[in-house]
Amino acid sequence: MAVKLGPNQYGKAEVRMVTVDRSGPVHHLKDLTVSTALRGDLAATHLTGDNSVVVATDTQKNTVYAFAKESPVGEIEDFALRLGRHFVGAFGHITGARVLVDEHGWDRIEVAGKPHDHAFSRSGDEKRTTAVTVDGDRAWVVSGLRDLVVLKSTGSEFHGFPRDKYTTLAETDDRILATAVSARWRYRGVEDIDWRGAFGDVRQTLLETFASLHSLSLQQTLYAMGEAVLEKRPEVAEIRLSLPNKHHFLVDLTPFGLGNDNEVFFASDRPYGLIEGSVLRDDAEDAGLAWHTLPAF
Ligand SMILES: O=c1[nH]c(=O)c2[nH]c(=O)[nH]c2[nH]1
Repeated sequence: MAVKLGPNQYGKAEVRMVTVDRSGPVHHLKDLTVSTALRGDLAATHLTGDNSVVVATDTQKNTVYAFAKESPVGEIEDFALRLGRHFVGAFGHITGARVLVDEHGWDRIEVAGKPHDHAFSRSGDEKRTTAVTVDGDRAWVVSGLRDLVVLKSTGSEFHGFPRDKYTTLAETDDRILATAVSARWRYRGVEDIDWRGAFGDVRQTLLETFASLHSLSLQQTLYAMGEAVLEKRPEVAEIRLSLPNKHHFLVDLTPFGLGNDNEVFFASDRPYGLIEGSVLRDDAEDAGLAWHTLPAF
């Protein structure tokens, strides 16, 4: 039987790290989950157990913590680029790195109407994300967000779909539309980008488009959200969206002699429709390794 080693990578997944900037009386938190994965000439360890070029995943984890102490973490994209370039630059057999960073938000607690210096409350489930791929001296940045939960209580229709003997769904010209937005967008280049500004603007554009578009399908909403981001931010080459359709079914109140004019719903958690798609520029340049080492969402 002839077999061979295929593509592989290895690293430390989900390093949890919280940093506190204590340079003044007002503290600043960063709460990150960092995953590193290295690629290169790693046949020996797989085939014979020779670990002479295996940068231990424990070392990778330690590097994450040490880098956070050695200079300020800053924007997650910059931190991930620093880590990825370090691993590729420092070890001859390591030719590529993928660094994923999720940032968990904290809000300052307000006390008597004033934001507290060092007490915080979790902002919710939403995460800001980045995925940096380094290959030799090239790098790609794909940033995004996950679990941005949104709902509109009208301004959404769904009808005109084919009917066969298995179709029971009623057509509707007024329904709740709700989803948990996961989005990743790929930047053209990695130099001189205002990561924070771009993130805030993309997020706001996604929200505004979801709210303003009168939706005939979640697919139409997905495309409009992606298109609006590309119109707004020239440094974004492509955006991929994953939108679970969080169904809200009208409860039948007729057994109780009651009508239901889109007021009482059953919020179903599964199964859910899952609408996914990419919106990209006609002239989007080669995406290189930007996407293919990434988990789907
Ligand atoms: O916006 C929607 N798109 C669909 O493809 C679909 N399918 C479905 O059952 N409901 C919906 N809603």
